[in-house]
Amino acid sequence: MSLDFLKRDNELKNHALMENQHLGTSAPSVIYEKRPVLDPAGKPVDDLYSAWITLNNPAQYNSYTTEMVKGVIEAFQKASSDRSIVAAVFTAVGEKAWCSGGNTAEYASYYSRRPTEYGDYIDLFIGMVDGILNCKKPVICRVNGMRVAGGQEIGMATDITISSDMAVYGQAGPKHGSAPVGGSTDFLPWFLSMEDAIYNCVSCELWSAYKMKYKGMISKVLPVLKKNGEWIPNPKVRTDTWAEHGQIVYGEMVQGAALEEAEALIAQCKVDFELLDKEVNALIWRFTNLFPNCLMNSIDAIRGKKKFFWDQQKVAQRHWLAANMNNEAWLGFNAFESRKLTGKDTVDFVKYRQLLAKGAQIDEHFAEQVIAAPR
Ligand SMILES: CC(C)(COP(=O)(O)OP(=O)(O)OC[C@H]1O[C@@H](n2cnc3c(N)ncnc32)[C@H](O)[C@@H]1OP(=O)(O)O)[C@@H](O)C(=O)NCCC(=O)NCCSC(=O)C1=CCCCC1=O
Repeated sequence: MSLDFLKRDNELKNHALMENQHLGTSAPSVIYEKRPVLDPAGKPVDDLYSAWITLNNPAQYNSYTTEMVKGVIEAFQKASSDRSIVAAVFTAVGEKAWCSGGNTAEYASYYSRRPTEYGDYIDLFIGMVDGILNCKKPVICRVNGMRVAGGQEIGMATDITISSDMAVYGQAGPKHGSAPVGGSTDFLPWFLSMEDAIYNCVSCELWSAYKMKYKGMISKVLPVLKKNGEWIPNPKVRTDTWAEHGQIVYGEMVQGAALEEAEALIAQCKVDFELLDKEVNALIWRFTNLFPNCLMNSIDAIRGKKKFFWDQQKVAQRHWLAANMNNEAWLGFNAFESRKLTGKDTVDFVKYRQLLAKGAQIDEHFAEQVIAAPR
């Protein structure tokens, strides 16, 4: 039986919400590019692309400004709704940082003591994490440098991480005035053991990519340093042996004279992301050769476990984060941002606790006592 009598509309619809409203090319911005899928011989495949979403604020370690948060939301919606995109690659400009979280300059000078404004900002931040978790393309985190604080939160919202071996991972909030409740407290216990999740979350220690690989948080670690044409594993990290004196040393940072030697060696090397990009392209090619709907349903089914705790917590935490802008965030981010004037990048924690122990009122006088004065 012919179905010719059923009306069909065959004009393709555009499901993108925005047309490059929050995207750009000059820093600070989020860059959006479509790059052809490459076959294993490196030949571009017709009509199929990956979406490269690049945080572009290298001078501030690719921290995201308010406008950049909007850019990430726009970029992931665009990648999600573009039928020619196979996968999204979330990366950043430069070789130092992938992302160091929220922009502390904005936090200190604008959002502190404006909790309602920060609440509106966190609504956008939540939109950014949800945008990554809801993208209907696999999201690869191509980590070109440190992934810290809110950077770690949005990084863990992605599906698979491929990392430079110069990258380090961790949190900064408890030191500078925030709690990593923009995803890390929800995601870390899935990636690490509960013990490691808590330790990594609150210690503000930065762990090497090699350590995070063996802990199971990331998929691949590739060297990026090249000396005289030879690849050199990050010399700041122990990769020569697994254990010494009964302790695991693999993935730990070298110290003292060994650190000085490592820094001297790094100064003689060039940074080259060739191996990192080969791995990213190989992963995109693997995705290309899978059924797209089976692939996305599999990924979404696993994402659901990450979303479970994130969705339960995000609204309540939005209100706490907003209120905290009148409190520890006000003190901590201002201490960090004035460090060049004062010589100290954190509050005086002992004094802070002593004042709390006396039941002191949090006011300007309190702040004067815990934030170092300009030298
Ligand atoms: C550990 C650091 C990320 C890196 O330390 P180091 O390697 O010693 O480099 P620095 O000299 O400190 O930094 C180089 C320059 O980059 C600027 N920078 C770094 N991070 C930021 C940032 N997040 N915002 C703005 N600018 C940044 C730094 O000022 C230097 O500039 P200069 O002009 O002096 O060359 C260390 O930098 C660090 O700890 N940074 C702060 C990290 C942080 O606190 N991030 C925010 C945490 S809170 C957050 O992200 C949240 C997200 C949403 C939910 C709630 C929330 O709290």
